Amino acid sequence: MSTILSITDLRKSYAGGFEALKGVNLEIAEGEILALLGPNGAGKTTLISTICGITTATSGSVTVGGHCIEREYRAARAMIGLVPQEINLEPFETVMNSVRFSRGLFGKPRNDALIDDILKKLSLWDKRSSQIKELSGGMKRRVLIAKALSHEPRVLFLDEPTAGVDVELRKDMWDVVRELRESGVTIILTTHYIEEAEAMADRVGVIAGGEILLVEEKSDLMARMGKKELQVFLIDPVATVPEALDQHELRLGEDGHSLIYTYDVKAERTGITTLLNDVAAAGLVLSDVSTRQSSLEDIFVGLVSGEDA
Ligand SMILES: Nc1ncnc2c1ncn2[C@@H]1O[C@H](COP(=O)(O)OP(=O)(O)OP(=O)(O)O)[C@@H](O)[C@H]1O
Repeated sequence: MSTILSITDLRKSYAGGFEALKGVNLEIAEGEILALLGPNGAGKTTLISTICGITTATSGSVTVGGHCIEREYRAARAMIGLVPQEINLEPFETVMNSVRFSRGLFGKPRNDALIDDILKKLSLWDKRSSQIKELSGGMKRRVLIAKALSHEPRVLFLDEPTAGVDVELRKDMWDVVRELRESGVTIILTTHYIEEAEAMADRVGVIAGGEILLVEEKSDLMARMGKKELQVFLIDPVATVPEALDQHELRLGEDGHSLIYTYDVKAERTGITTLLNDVAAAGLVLSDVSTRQSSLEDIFVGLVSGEDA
């Protein structure tokens, strides 16, 4: 797949010297959905604003479809649609006019068939003549997407598309985003919701303190998530893992009161039965057992706090 967005050593210092982006490098392939996860203040909005030309970079370069966002601003910007975090719609305008107007801002000729199509795709067709103020929050968010799509961008940025949206509407939004990708639009979304990244993204990027800490295929992350830990608590502590249990690759828990076994949930044989039999055969008496799944959340929290997941 070809690269549609290329970010090289992008830095942004705000007036006063605060460095919000500290040398971001990122390549985005045409047609993918990339979810950018990061805590508050990580630099997600700054990154999007810089790519979209709302904020100017201090240094570094960004190209969209091969167009430099500084030297070929118009061509680059025309390829981008931005769905902002905040709902900034004109309350007395109708849905249809609001979307048409957005297209006009990009100097594109009127195209009613295209606008009709966008409104239908976003389930706004029935509301096309309604004023914005008559819409629910979820519908307003869809109008923001319709506006962002009105000039036929190839790359769509969604800045926290489901912040404050209830679970059902969030799932509707996920469907909308997946359908947009089917239609060939590349999507970059920022989110605080890990399940949102799990549900939609092809790749997941983690940003914190103005730096990209990881960009990985979601399926690889899911494979990591597939790990589970079984902790076997012992009545009498042991100083080391008994030799008889060597084949199980166990770790010793705190104070020698437990043995920890990591296994792959998806594996046909987890090895738990043999392990427990061998533990008993080694003369160890159990007081309890517990299991714990490492999740994308663990990986995320570990990365952001600078520890291993
Ligand atoms: N105009 C500005 N002037 C000075 N500092 C700013 C400005 N805009 C953002 N910042 C700072 O830059 C950092 C990154 O902010 P940004 O809004 O990009 O984070 P974010 O990841 O989008 O956060 P959130 O998840 O809370 O939306 C923050 O520390 C913020 O205070």
